Amino acid sequence: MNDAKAAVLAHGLRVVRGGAEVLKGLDFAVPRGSVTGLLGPSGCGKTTLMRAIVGAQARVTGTLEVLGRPAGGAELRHRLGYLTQSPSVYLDLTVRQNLAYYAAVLGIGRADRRAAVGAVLDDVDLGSHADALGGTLSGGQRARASLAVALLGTPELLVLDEPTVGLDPVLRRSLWDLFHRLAAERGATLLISSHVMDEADRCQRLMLMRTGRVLAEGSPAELRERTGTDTIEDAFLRLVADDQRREEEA
Ligand SMILES: Nc1ncnc2c1ncn2[C@@H]1O[C@H](COP(=O)(O)OP(=O)(O)OP(=O)(O)O)[C@@H](O)[C@H]1O
Repeated sequence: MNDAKAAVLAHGLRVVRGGAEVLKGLDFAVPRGSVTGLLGPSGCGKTTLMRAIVGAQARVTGTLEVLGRPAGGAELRHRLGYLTQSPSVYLDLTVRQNLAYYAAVLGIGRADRRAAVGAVLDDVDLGSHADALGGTLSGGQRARASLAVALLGTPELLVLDEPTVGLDPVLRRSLWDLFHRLAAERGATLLISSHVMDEADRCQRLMLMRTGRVLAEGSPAELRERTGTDTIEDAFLRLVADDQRREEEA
């Protein structure tokens, strides 16, 4: 894939945290306009990789390009949306006030702010709770309010760290529908982490990680075919077993 087609491009990407190398020389590309899933067990480095992509991670070496620019550049701030694992809403402000605050931080002009806030409230279907205080929201509502913050300013790249964790199946389905609409209708690129393998089939592409490395990349169908398995969970287990065998032989 050439650079223009990749929303994220990494060569030899390494990150050291707490004295240990937690990303160990990653090479990968995330195609523009795709819904790409980042899957792997707890502690394999998904959050660290996402933090590196949005420019929030120290001690990153190697090449990491985001939307054709070096990761972390100030000019990327308005082109990225990042949802962290912990909800980012202020509990003593209403949902609408939270969004208006973040819209102001993003530099969305006063005249456009109301429309921008209304649009993301619609996206996450939270209009009915727009005037509720953050502290009175349910866990799922708070997660959607955080997602609405990440959607402000119609970012070209959305980096979403476990956006559906703890949500009921109906809500999960509607968020996955939203993610696909954002890619199909707005051309956005979505990189979405999960350790729930049953969400893998909702992605157009997958990156499977293990212990700071990318084990495999491809569509769910390609990965099942490559490993001769019927499910992504089995494909992942096969890839892990092959990887362990290679480690033992080395
Ligand atoms: N602040 C930190 N200081 C030192 N090491 C850290 C820090 N945060 C994470 N790590 C280590 O970096 C490695 C990767 O962690 P990371 O949070 O990126 O994994 P993850 O795949 O996102 O896990 P999870 O699915 O549980 O969120 C882990 O071994 C973890 O212990």
